[in-house]
Amino acid sequence: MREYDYVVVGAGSAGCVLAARLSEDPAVRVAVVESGGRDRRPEIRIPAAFPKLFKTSYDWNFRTAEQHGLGGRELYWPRGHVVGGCSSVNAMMWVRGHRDDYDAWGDAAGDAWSYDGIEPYFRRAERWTGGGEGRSVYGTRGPMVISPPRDPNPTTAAFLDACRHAGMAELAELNVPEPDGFSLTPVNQRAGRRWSTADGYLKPAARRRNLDIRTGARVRRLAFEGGRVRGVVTEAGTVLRARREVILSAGAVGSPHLLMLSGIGDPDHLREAGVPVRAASPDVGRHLRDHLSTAVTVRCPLPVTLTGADTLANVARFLLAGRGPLTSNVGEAVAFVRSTPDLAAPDLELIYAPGPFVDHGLTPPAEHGVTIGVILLQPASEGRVSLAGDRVGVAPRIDPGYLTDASDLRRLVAGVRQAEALLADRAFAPYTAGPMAPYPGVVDDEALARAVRGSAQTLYHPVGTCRMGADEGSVTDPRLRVRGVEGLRVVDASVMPGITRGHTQAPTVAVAEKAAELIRQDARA
Ligand SMILES: Cc1cc2nc3c(=O)[nH]c(=O)nc-3n(C[C@H](O)[C@H](O)[C@H](O)COP(=O)(O)OP(=O)(O)OC[C@H]3O[C@@H](n4cnc5c(N)ncnc54)[C@H](O)[C@@H]3O)c2cc1C
Repeated sequence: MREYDYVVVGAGSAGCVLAARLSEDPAVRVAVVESGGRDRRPEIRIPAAFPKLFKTSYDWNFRTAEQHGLGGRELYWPRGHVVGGCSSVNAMMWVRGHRDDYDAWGDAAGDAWSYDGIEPYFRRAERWTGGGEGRSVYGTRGPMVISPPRDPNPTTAAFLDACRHAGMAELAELNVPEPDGFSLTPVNQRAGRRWSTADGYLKPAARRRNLDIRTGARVRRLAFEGGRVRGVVTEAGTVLRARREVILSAGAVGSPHLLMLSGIGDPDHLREAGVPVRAASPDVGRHLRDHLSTAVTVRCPLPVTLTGADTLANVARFLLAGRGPLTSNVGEAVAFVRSTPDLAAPDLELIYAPGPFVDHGLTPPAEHGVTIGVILLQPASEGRVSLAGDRVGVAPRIDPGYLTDASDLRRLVAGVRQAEALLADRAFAPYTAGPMAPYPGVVDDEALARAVRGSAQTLYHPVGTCRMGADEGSVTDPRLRVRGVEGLRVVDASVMPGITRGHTQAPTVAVAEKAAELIRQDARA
């Protein structure tokens, strides 16, 4: 048995932050336990190569339950299974979201989680390397290097021009408090290479003698003494004891899974799955929200897109200078728009990809093409993560409930119309030809709705399954302590009480920065 002050489960986006911040105090012993291995593969560093990590040992390779709103399809759901977690496999878009998202968190969990409460933690995490308005928006001395894209594709300028012609506001900086308009995407990259939370936080801390980084170790369950969590047990049977706390940072799937396997969840559901109940917390696994995305993809008659960009010359350019198309994170520019003009804030995002991004990029495209992904930022539909067995080796049932609320499909269709209008703009004239499957081209609303149901995919942003709140029904309290037991917190994307109008990596890092401070305060009290 090994003994620490804190045991952090999962070295993902949040876990790397916590391991590094908590071990800053040399008097505190910290272990971080990660099921995946080290982040060695070169595709992790090469931004445009991230889809090559899908369905490898670096991916949990989940599938959803049949989605009735999507014609009964089961969706592929990648999650990072490696040091850095999803931050080692994601698309590197650093997009904080909108003030209203965090003010809603403030309503759920107290003012400290409102926009003004959390904004300093973004800055603490960030090291902006660009110029311009970014200097006033971002932090400049944090661990997470954030940059403008190095070498945007020529067709990306056409997207920006088309947005301009449509009368959208041009944002000098995307991460202003109320983003409403279009911009290039800020990315977590350093000199053109991915910069994960493992790079920014964990590796600089790895030499500390009070930090134990254990990879290839999957946690099976929590260990208890009475009502207090005392540690974790790995699949190999190793017990890691925590004198102060265990912190679950296993992500929006892994954290509720481990809570339920340890007897914390909906009592009826736990009994059905054969797990003895320790603490009744019916919301564990519930309120799952994700961003659903539908792709509007058209052929490009000019050979200028990312198709076939992995030539030897481009690999050399990337390796020698950190330049060229392989530095592309694929989602090079975005526009925040509204499905109906009366809305107070944008509810849709249009992501521009200078390539045919179809089927998660798993099959390399044979032709040149460009994509506008239409993302539903504020889904009304919600779903659930639940047990499919009583062992950690059995993946949980993931049912995101996509498009179970009719308003969601209507709004996605409205977004596709806006994407079609942009692609029809004169700026795109040299770069666009006919539609590429599964996008059917301009068809009536009914046929378009069918196409969306038949092809929409996750944008990989699940949250909410261990939601924090001031109400007794929430899974964690506003200090992220799990209700019903002692000595346990959850700190990752699962605690978000609502999904952001942005992407989920930056908010997860900010949550973890804030949590590290809460944990230190509580240790002193
Ligand atoms: C393909 C993809 C693209 C994305 N693109 C973007 C993007 O461009 N911008 C953006 O903002 N967000 C993006 N996201 C989402 C974003 O990366 C995640 O929201 C964020 O990283 C979640 O952080 P987390 O700490 O909650 O979980 P994770 O980063 O998933 O970390 C959880 C960690 O826990 C480990 N773990 C799980 N269970 C166990 C266990 N039982 N024992 C031990 N370890 C365990 C996992 O292996 C993992 O390392 C993307 C995600 C994916 C998958």
